[in-house]
Amino acid sequence: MGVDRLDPGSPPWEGGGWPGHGTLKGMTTIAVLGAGKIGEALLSGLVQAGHDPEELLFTERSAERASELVKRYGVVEADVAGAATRADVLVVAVKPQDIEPLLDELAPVVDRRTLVVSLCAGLPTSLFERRLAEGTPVVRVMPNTPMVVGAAMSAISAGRHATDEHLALVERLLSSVGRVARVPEAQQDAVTALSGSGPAYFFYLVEAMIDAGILLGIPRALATELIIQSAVGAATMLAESGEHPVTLREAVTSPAGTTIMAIRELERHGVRAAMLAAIEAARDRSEELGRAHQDD
Ligand SMILES: NC(=O)C1=CN([C@@H]2O[C@H](COP(=O)(O)OP(=O)(O)OC[C@H]3O[C@@H](n4cnc5c(N)ncnc54)[C@H](O)[C@@H]3O)[C@@H](O)[C@H]2O)C=CC1
Ligand SMILES: O=C(O)[C@@H]1CCC=N1
Repeated sequence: MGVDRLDPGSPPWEGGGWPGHGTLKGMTTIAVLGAGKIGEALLSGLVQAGHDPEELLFTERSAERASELVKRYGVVEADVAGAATRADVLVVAVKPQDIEPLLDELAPVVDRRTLVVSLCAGLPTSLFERRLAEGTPVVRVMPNTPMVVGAAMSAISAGRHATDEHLALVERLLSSVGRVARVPEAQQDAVTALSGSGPAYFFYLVEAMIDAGILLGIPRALATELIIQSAVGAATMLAESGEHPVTLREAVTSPAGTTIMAIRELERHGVRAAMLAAIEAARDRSEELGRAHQDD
């Protein structure tokens, strides 16, 4: 099974690869297969990081969405065969439930010279290895949507045929749109529940806190400003102070003050237990999404 590349030269993980953060321009061609929310986040993050949009391909089932993306970022629409022919890296970004027809399309056109990167929750690298040409390198990634502002948290794991060079390439690519951690694939379902879904928990919390402002009679616009800036400030302190969250929370919590009254209510309503149960449920769902493709 072969793929005729337009440029049959060495793939970017051989002979030096990418020079690193912020210097992506012109280095390699990436194709995002399925340009929905996370696919767009990656494309837009890479464009903002300086990647040449003409070296960013995508496939998309919805024609309307495809023309929007071309207009917005100057990236290039392709079909699966065209993407596999031109790109060094194929990034799979369809819903796990939509993976089967895409694998059918990819199987005849992908070979071991193309690095396949899956962003799909739950799907193990073994699924891609089983369905694509023998020896195809696969890297599983769990990113998150703050990629659009260059603040993603991505966790990456190598499949059976992915080398350290493949991992390094993916790491450099994703470092241009946020932070990257290498994790054993066995931890990916838990990571998905923590940082993949994580931004949603913070948005949910912010939404609830704005509602509390409304309850207390604060106009919505002001409540929104107060809470978003508090979230940004707290996140910056967490990221920059090096302090444990408990220490930072204790510094806000005065004896017999206002904060401890709120904390007592959070404990009474089981918010910590709810968070543990919620993240466990997300982990279980990620495992379940993977199991659905175990025996095909
Ligand atoms: N949204 C998020 O925060 C995150 C999503 N993910 C993963 O990313 C993947 C995509 O998720 P979203 O972007 O949220 O979903 P989405 O539904 O927004 O995007 C998927 C896109 O793929 C397109 N599509 C489906 N089948 C296709 C095919 N065969 N060829 C071309 N295009 C096709 C759809 O039209 C859609 O635009 C999922 O596997 C999800 O688990 C991972 C981390 C975070
Ligand atoms: O909800 C989901 O399934 C995807 C995976 C991680 C974040 N969103």
